[in-house]
Amino acid sequence: MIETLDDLDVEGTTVGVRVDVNSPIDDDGTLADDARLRAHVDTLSELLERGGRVAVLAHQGRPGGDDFVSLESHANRLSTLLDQPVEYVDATFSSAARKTIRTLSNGDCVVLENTRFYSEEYMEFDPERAAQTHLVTGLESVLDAYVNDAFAASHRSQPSLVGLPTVLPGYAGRVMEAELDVLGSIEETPDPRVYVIGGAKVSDSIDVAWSVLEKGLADHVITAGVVGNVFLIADGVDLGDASSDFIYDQGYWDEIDRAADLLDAYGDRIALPRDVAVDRDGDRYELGVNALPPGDGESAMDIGDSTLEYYQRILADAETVILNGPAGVFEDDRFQKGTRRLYDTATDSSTSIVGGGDTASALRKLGVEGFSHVSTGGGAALRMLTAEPLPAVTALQNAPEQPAADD
Ligand SMILES: Nc1ncnc2c1ncn2[C@@H]1O[C@H](COP(=O)(O)OP(=O)(O)O)[C@@H](O)[C@H]1O
Ligand SMILES: O=C(OP(=O)(O)O)[C@H](O)COP(=O)(O)O
Repeated sequence: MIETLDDLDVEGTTVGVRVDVNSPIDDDGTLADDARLRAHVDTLSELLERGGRVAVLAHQGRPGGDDFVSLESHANRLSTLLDQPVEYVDATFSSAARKTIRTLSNGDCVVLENTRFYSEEYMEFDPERAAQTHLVTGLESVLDAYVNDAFAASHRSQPSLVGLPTVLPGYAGRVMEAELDVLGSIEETPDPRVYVIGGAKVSDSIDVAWSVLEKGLADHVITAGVVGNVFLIADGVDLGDASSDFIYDQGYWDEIDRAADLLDAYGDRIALPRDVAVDRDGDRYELGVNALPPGDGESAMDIGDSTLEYYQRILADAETVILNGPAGVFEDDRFQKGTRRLYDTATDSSTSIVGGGDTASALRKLGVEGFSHVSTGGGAALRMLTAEPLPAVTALQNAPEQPAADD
């Protein structure tokens, strides 16, 4: 049983709130898209209005990446969204961070520095070991409670996600609560149920396909994006060197065998692209799979019209559609048609559930609206769809209780 904000005695309590605001970053190192921040406003404003003293914990990017930046611009943006001053401190658990947290008054909010600036936060630990890391031992003494609203990171066993709820009373924030409600009850959604798996997380997507086909949850699995390309190669289609090299470079070559096994076992329920779009002389050019391989250097960047018609026929009979991953390289205007049309069709189903950070940003960019639920998580949502436990959710379930006020 997970406790929520309804179970937390907030007034005067110093709460560490783990959010997921991992976002696209501009060339000048500042926040480029505030969608993930906006998602957490309900949780944070509720805690602040109820008299909590809030210390926000989050990561941004991965070590070595261009988006591995400080959370200062996130804090500035949060101040606008919450319509109140939000302090930022360039420390996460040092004495400077602890001092700032100790001086918070009821209704005050501080954003601590990017948790991944500290190497332990980019490692995976079991909860007991995570509880002994510097981040957790540093913050434990200045926090009374822990709220996890970072559903999108909850497939990670990192200290701020599994260590803090091992030593502090833990609660799900409003984002986490809504995600667990929807994604935890997929089995109760109406049949026929169709899964659309696109994007570039090939291994995770094949895991999901195995799981939902094996359990009889999926009447059909529709493939697109890099995932669709891997299935085409597994089916014996020659996609050409450019697409094959891309799959190899991303480390997904071994997935072709797994995709082939899946086709052997459940091929009648797996739909593959019938044509692909490539960049030919700067324009979008569609080729049926029988006309492949494409020309030298041409890569399959989107699904084509005949695939769209085929997939739209499958979707027309679906009562529930669960989608993750763009159908093509939506960042390029020439290759966004597959994503726009496929996702638009899915909104006609009575239940349509979408997961994925890039997917959500593609839908915003393309102006596709009307889903029953748009998850904040990509990898986390995929993992949940396989009914695998999420380590950060398990840690919340096992968290100690908040001591009574007079203890
Ligand atoms: N055919 C393709 N070739 C190369 N990249 C692709 C293709 N189709 C989709 N993508 C890329 O997949 C990425 C998003 O995939 P992914 O990270 O799995 O999505 P999400 O974050 O929603 O889970 C996008 O950057 C998009 O350009
Ligand atoms: O953006 C995230 O996940 P997503 O790309 O699956 O949506 C989370 O912040 C997790 O980040 P990570 O995959 O660097 O651990």
